[in-house]
Amino acid sequence: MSPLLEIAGIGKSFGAFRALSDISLAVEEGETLGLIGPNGAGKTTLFNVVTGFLRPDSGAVRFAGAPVDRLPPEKRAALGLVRTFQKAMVFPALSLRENLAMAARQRAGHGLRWLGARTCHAEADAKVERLLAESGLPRGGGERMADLSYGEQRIADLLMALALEPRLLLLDEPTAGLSQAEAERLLRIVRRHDSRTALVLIAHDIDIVFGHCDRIAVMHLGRLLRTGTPQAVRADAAVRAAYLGSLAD
Ligand SMILES: Nc1ncnc2c1ncn2[C@@H]1O[C@H](COP(=O)(O)OP(=O)(O)OP(=O)(O)O)[C@@H](O)[C@H]1O
Repeated sequence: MSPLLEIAGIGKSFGAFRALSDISLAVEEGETLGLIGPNGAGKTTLFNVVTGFLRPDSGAVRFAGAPVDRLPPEKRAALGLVRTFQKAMVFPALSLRENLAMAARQRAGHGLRWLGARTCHAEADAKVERLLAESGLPRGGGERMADLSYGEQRIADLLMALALEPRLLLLDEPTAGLSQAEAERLLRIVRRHDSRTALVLIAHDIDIVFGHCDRIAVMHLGRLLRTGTPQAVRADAAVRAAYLGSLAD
């Protein structure tokens, strides 16, 4: 069976600056892949290419066995290729529950239109209840988005993305600014929600990445330096020189 996501030979320049060079990478259903590397290595740029926010100069992206290069971000999201929900689509004055309901109904509209609006809404609302229960957030999602604490806000971002039923979820530093316990709780929510969802995680927190990822891809200066198991990557001399250094000890 082909991988869920296949990235082949991606290149991207900004003017004379080469941000991505010949990146090829595959992600399997259900796996958690960590994407690490120094600041400016090209991690977010790669996310932008995969999700359709940036057009690459070369290379191709396939998702679930089909090319997605010509699809805009919203069409890729409708297929299940989802990144952390865009802030612009969140309504701060509404509650988390209301925001989630809108995202879930939008998703149900894509997938279940033939069932009619009432059935779509009932399914979407049931999904919201399940997400809120899994999140363990206090006050049941009734609080305004704008009033959530920083840690709750990060969980809310994640729930908004999960409401879109991703087959592959791309998370760009979802644990930044969280304590170790909060970060682990956040990752557990994804796995509890659906163990088949593939996850690509950009994080600078080495403990989180090495503790939770099945494989790790290391980027450096716009190139993919290594991809392998946490043990193999940790032991790799080139990775240690470029990024990990004494952090990995
Ligand atoms: N729109 C853009 N125009 C010009 N240069 C850009 C643009 N987007 C990114 N870059 C440059 O491309 C390089 C890679 O940036 P990117 O944000 O992908 O790195 P990163 O690995 O995600 O870094 P960080 O860990 O700091 O988030 C950086 O040098 C950045 O300044």
